[in-house]
Amino acid sequence: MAPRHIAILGGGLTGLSSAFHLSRRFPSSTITIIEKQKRLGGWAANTERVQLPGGRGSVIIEGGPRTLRPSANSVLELIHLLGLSDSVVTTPKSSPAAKNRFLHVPGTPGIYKIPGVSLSYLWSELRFFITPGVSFEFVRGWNRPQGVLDESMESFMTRRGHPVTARVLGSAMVHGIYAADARLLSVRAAFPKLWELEEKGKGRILWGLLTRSKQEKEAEKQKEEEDRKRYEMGDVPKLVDGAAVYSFRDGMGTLAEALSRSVSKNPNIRILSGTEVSALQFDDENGFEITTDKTNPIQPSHVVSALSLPALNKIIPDAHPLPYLTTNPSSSVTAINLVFPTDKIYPPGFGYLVCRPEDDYAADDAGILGVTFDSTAHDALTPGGERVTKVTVMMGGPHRAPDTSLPVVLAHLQYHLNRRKPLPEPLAVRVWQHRNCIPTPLPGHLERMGKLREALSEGVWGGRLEVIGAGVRGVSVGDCVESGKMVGMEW
Ligand SMILES: C=Cc1c2[nH]c(c1C)Cc1[nH]c(c(CCC(=O)O)c1C)Cc1[nH]c(c(C)c1CCC(=O)O)Cc1[nH]c(c(C)c1C=C)C2
Repeated sequence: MAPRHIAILGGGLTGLSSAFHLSRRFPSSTITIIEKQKRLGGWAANTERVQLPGGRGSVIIEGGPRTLRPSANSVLELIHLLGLSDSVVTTPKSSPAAKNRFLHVPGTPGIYKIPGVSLSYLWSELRFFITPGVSFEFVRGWNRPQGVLDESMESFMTRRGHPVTARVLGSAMVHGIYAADARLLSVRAAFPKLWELEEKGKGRILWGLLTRSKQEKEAEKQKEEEDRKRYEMGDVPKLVDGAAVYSFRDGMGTLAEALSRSVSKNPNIRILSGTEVSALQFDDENGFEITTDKTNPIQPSHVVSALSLPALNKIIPDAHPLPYLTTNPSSSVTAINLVFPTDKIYPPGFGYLVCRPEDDYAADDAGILGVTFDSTAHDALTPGGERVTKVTVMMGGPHRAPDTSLPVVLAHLQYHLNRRKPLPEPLAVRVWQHRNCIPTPLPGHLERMGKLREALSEGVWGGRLEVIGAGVRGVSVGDCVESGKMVGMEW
């Protein structure tokens, strides 16, 4: 039987995706979205058009996620169902924005191109950091200690390869995705393919990757094709064929805005934005009762929590605790968009990542984790045809007190980009503070989430509360949309 009334706690991308898909699956159910902020969409809606001085017109800037991966079927499905195909802009795999990724090693001026998966690393400027890792990975056999079910990314890369490769490459990769410390992040939760490849290659990841048999590749392809059948994607996959990543002409906010518009128009969905949940109670007689700061108590039959796990922990009753809601830390990121009145500030490429300093995040690198070269993929032209350059400086994460003052950030950019002359005065600066925006799954996360699921399916909760979102599964836009699609499958 369809649920009578579903309450969705949190109106970010995960909550919106849940409302969209649940309303399709249960067209007769009432759905209420409760969101603390006035605006829906969370940080996936952080796109802005900024006006440039001197009659130069305006450019789009992004404060949150900026690109999507073609492999995320759940997002392609939304693009199809929301009619967004015409706004899609792709970055081809062959373009510099996809191929050229750089690394800055604190203490050394400049940035170095990260070689692709080929022997080209042998003559790369980064070979001193990469070669030990690759060589040891090849010669070491099975060395996973017995009984180890998970470990940190740093420990995994050190065990398989070499500490220097782990510190330089592993830490940078983790900065670029989780804005976190690779010594804390669970390898199985964050990079499950690495863990699996080690098992397939009987110890050797690269061996496992290189020696995949024709049957294995064929089986993988078949599984992907089978999986695709779960999604209504129309011709959207063709649009993104051959793309490394894609976005929308008016930025990533397009997706969250279209989703908010769609759910707002649905007469069965009630949106309570600017409303904070203070308690989620449960008793056998009346079922759920949600207390908010603005409305009368709400009594849904089913609840989806798309809140962060610590936020959920604050509202559930002491009498019915749920395990592991406060185990994982999360990272805060400051994103600074800068628009410069000139081109050729950086080489063509995606941008660069900064690895962990040797002295453990104490180095005076201002707390920069990486910088994206936002104009590479799509030239930033003002309406007057003048070329401007957009960059985004990502700061914070394990750097506890990043120095976000403009002169300090510009001085560091100048050093990273190895420029003799200072950078020109930016035409526009926009600073976004994202507090606790990306959870860091600690080793053992998958087992703990299994136990949380068990607890939710038993006792008073009895499967009527589902907990989803970045704190439970993956942190990408695709993962958030997918978790909304899959919620309430047992209802
Ligand atoms: C705004 C800061 C964010 C940082 N990480 C994420 C955000 C939103 C989340 C994230 N970033 C990437 C992934 C991987 C999967 C994916 O959906 O692409 C996730 C979940 C990779 C990535 N990191 C950066 C970009 C532009 C991308 C997109 C994909 C690509 O082109 O490879 C840049 C970047 N993000 C962060 C930092 C510190 C950083 C540095 C350059 C933190």
